[in-house]
Amino acid sequence: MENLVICGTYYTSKDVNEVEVHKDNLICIDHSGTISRTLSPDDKKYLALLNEAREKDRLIKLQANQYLLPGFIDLHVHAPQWPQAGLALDLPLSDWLNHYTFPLEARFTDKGYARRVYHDFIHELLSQGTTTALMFGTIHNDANLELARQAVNYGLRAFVGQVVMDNPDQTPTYYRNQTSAAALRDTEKFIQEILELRKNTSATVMPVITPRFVPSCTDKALLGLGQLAHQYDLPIQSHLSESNWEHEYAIKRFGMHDTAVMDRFHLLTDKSVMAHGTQLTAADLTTVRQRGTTIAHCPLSNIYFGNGVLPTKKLLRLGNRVGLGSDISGGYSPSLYHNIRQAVKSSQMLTDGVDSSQPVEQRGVTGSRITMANAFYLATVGGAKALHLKTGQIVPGFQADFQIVNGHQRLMELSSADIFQRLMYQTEQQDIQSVYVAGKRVYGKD
Ligand SMILES: O=c1[nH]c(=O)c2nc[nH]c2[nH]1
Repeated sequence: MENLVICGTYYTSKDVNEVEVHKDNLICIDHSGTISRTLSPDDKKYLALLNEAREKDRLIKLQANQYLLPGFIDLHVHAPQWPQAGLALDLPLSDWLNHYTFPLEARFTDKGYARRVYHDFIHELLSQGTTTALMFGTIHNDANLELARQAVNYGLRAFVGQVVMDNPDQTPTYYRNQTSAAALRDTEKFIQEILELRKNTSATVMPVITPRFVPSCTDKALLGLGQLAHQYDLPIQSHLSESNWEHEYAIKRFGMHDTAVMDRFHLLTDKSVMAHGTQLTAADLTTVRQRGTTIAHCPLSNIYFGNGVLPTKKLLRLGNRVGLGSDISGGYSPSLYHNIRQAVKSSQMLTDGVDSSQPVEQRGVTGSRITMANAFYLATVGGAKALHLKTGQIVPGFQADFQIVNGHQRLMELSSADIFQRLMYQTEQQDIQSVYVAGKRVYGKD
């Protein structure tokens, strides 16, 4: 039995290279928030179903310039950094962390501040068409619970991590776990609190094991977090091979790349999402691929801190799993549309190279360009696969996580393929009409 029927044109990835368009279809959603079926206008039951939904007031009919897209999945975002989005991005990573980010995150001992920031941020994510987010919190248990509660209240699918950073050499006294044992104890307490929250609500919120990155964690913490991830069968998130400085740090401390370090502590699994990866070598990529770990490509942030462009096309060709992350606030924008565009632009710059004083044939990395279809796949299917969710595509059996977007007409007839390109290149927050998670409206303009 249908709870909701949407009548309109939708785009969804068929595979990594191809986006399908379905014109004027009926998308039927059942009471559990799952897409039960889709009907094209030549289906015999189309008209009867359309009329019935209209009569029972269960119909949403899109206007001629409106399109239905899957909700986006942000695979890497620091929720507490929302207040500083767009600040200090001209600093190197370690200065940005020490002078801006750590002092801001330390403020989240204040639960009231956490509530204000997270209330605003969750609403912001939904208004940008993001329906699922894999988020870092801070080291503070209460504030992280507040983040989870705000996500539940607003209806965002949320994966929330209690950050661990206990290495006195790489963290300030005012913002660090006092001991490794305390960090692990707090993480386990957070896991249990979120599992309890899940029991009492229908919401999808998951705890995530979150070592900040190799420099900020002791061996003891990394080992304990690997054990907790396995004990509770949980997702893991961190940063991996994200900059020259961080890459060199791991080599100096461990005599190996951070990929090998994470692997040694059992932190690379098929439920792990590692952000950035701009410095990953061929051997690192093999390890990451063999473990089934996903790389969260953060193209805006990588421009500032990455010291290189992630060779996304190569990863896809090799069979590495890849999704897309805004990396608020290493990236300045919470919009995955902006990150989709930057992913395409960065791949073009990698292909051509950027230093015109070099001979043309030596400047770039041939064959690195990704298409808009590739980038859309990362923001939808890539994210869903990383988190083992049946969402990110508009197909029967999948969760009804959608965005309805107002397209721009420009006094010219466009093909369906062109309309898709324009939607990807020109959609801004104000063009997103409404957003649904599991068939429930969680954001809307009217
Ligand atoms: O972009 C980033 N943002 C962060 O908060 C962070 N912490 C470690 N490494 C990081 N990179």
